Amino acid sequence: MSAPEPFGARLRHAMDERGPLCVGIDPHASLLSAWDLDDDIAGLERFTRTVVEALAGTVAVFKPQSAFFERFGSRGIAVLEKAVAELREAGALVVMDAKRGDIGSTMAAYAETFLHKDSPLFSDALTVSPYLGYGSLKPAVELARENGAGLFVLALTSNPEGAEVQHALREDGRTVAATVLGHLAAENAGQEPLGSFGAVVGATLGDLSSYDLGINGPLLAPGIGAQGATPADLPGVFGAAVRNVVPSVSRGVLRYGPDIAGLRGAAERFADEIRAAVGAA
Ligand SMILES: O=c1ccn([C@@H]2O[C@H](COP(=O)(O)O)[C@@H](O)[C@H]2O)c(=O)[nH]1
Repeated sequence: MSAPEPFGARLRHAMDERGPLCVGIDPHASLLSAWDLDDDIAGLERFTRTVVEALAGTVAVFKPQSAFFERFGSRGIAVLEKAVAELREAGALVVMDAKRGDIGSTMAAYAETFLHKDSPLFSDALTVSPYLGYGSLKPAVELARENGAGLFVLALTSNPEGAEVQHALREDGRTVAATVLGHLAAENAGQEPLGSFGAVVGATLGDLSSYDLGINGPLLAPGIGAQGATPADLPGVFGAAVRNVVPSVSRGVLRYGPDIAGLRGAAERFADEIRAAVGAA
């Protein structure tokens, strides 16, 4: 059997075809209410189905936020599984935002859940936390490679609280975040057209020129929309790495539902603004 096409190559192709926008699927209780839906499993199901119907055929990447599905227990997970399958069938890539991280032996089980092709929750990529030590992610790196999947490792998160950990200086004078980025650059060395091991780097962070974002892998950039960043900020934050950025918007798009045309219009506006900003960079 031939090896699956690596996530990085599939992502580059999807970005070329559909543009780099990632739409987050975050069924907040407040959004369910704004969509006139109950905060229950039927509301969750309807919300998710509407997003899939509106956007699965045109947006390159979706990032379901697992927490909003997990809070409904096994029935919420079933809604998530169905959405992942439908999004992938429609040709979109799915980055599961579950931010898993644990000691290696437990990390292996998380990896089996999201990165093994036979798992019902198999996703094209998974967000993971390196804060139990980058080496603890090894089982996920290995299983992702075997299954043509990828990882997005939390490096410089969009929230202001992240700095106390991520900007901390190690004994060698490097920051913790720079060390994470260095590990990712090593994973992606020599991979063409793009490595499969990306970093999460918030679009909210301003000038990051003191960091080497040239990891030859994708940079998932949350923070656009509700957290205050805009597509026009991207070149200033990411510099030369901007062409590898996957800008992610959740509430900034979702607040235009449940109207299908409203959701499509919002996604198109963000996609146009991103194209203008990145194309001009
Ligand atoms: O650094 C990070 C990492 C992940 N997130 C997640 O992205 C979305 C952001 O939602 P918005 O509605 O577009 O603000 C959410 O799922 C976060 O958990 C992040 O914001 N920052």
